[in-house]
Amino acid sequence: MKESYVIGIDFGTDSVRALVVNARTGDQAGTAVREYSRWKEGRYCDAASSQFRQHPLDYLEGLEGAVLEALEKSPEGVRQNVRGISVDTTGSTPVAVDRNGTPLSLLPEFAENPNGMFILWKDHTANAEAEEINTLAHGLETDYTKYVGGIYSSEWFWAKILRTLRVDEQVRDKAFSWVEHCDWISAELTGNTNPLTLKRSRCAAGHKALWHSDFDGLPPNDFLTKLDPLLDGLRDRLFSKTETSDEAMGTISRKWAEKLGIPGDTVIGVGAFDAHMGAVGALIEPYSLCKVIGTSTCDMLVAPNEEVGHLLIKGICGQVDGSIIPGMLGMEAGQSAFGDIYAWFAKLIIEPVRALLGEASARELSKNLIPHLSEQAAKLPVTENDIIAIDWLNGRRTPDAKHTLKGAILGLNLASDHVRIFKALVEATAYGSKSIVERFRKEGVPIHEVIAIGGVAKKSAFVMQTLADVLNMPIKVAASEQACALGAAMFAAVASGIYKTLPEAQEAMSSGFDAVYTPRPAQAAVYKTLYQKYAQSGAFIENDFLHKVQLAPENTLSTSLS
Ligand SMILES: Nc1ncnc2c1ncn2[C@@H]1O[C@H](COP(=O)(O)OP(=O)(O)O)[C@@H](O)[C@H]1O
Ligand SMILES: O=C(CO)[C@@H](O)[C@@H](O)COP(=O)(O)O
Repeated sequence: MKESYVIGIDFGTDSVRALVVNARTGDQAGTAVREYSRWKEGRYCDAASSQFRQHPLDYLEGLEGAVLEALEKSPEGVRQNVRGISVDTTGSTPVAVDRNGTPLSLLPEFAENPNGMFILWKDHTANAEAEEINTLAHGLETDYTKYVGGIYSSEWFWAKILRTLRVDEQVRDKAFSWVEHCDWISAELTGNTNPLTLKRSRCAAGHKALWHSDFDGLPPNDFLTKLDPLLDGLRDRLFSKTETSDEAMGTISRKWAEKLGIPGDTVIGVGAFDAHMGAVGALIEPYSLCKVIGTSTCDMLVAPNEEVGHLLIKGICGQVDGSIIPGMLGMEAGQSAFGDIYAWFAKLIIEPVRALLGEASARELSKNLIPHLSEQAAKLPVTENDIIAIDWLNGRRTPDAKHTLKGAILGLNLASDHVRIFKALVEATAYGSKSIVERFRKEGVPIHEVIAIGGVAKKSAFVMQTLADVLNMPIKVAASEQACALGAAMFAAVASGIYKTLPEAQEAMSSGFDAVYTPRPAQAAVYKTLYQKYAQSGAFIENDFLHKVQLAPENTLSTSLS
């Protein structure tokens, strides 16, 4: 029997991965990764002002390179039998496009303009605009933020659009519409990028653009113009319908079929975000929390609409019908920094070495540093007087998004060495995860088990054991190194008609789990107390330190804490 193949393409923050999979068995035929070259050089970004932009050419070159290499590595006969491709990307990562759906930075006059590029999920330049959206929405009879946890974030669609239209007149004049990365890449592969007719992802629209069937789509023009007259009329140039990712976006264009050397009838699926497709690749089930643990975390949950659809879950990143598994309510939460906090601490140690001992020593150190710190930290006892750290080094995504918050390390003395501080930072990331679990439970959504995917889940037994102890729940780690791309491949198999439903594709193509971390009762008991200290310290940082101390004029300091 002739085998059929599908390709899952996962656009992460730093690189794009392509995975060619046998649709019957789920076996990997070939895989390849391409980094984004302009992004790697730090172009169009300014960390100090939280500006993170990506050039569409990074995506197009990465897509072509990764898919061609993955196909080259696949056995003979695979290329001719590719039936479907689906794509996942980061988000909200929108771009301003012209009437043809061309990102402005692909036009010569905008080629070097960061405002005509994709505004990456972690770009926080629109904090003020997010605040304005919240203030307006909360004062209205219909609160348009009610399905996204009640708080709109600067990481999302409308805040980014508003900010860009305000600061860049040239982009304002030329931008006909706006498109999410996952929609644009999928549309580009079909050759129809017309912003008025390309299919839009339910996942992206529901979690980040305030789309909901109760609102008849996006928030009304009246709301948008109240926010800023600059938004007047844009709703009509966006979309009112959305599609789940088991649907087809279209058929591959001749240009891309020839470029990639695959059949001209290859079906392109509707795209979605990386974490959502990753959860599918990791076999998410109702009430299992799937944590995608890497630079940041995305925490995904599904449940039957009839059981939780009536709830409005406060402080999360949205509840959207069909955003993960079609027909179920998909819920998203997350932490704005997780592995990034370990990377930050490692950098503190490595940079002076680079300056004093040179590049070679720094490189050697950076290869071994996090594993070394983890090995040493694992030997330390867990006690009730341990250092407490707060994980908001990149602000807080969930519960209750607030990207202006800062991290902290509390309770240092002269014995607080690098290993103890590293342990406290790992514990802080685990406490941040626990606060998400607690929020879901408090809002009436039970969590029965935890599934982990992503770089940290695969690389660090120390982090995963700490997380299991802090959550006091077992954690299963998915076997696939590329759960997001595998999830995309599963969607491609359904969109192209190989399977009728997503669960059928999941059953056939899953690669299962390869590790389970079980909580250790003694450590879990101490972490219960330490978590209370984390919660109290967090409240102090948020309410007292940041508002009354850091932002207070010097002469009011003595009275402001009273
Ligand atoms: N041995 C390790 N233990 C814990 N964290 C690690 C280790 N090695 C790398 N990391 C962290 O993993 C993160 C990257 O995760 P990964 O999933 O590969 O990337 P991304 O989130 O960009 O998809 C970095 O923030 C890094 O600090
Ligand atoms: O926020 C989302 C999805 O909603 C992610 O795309 C974003 O966290 C990107 O994470 P990674 O870089 O893939 O770890």
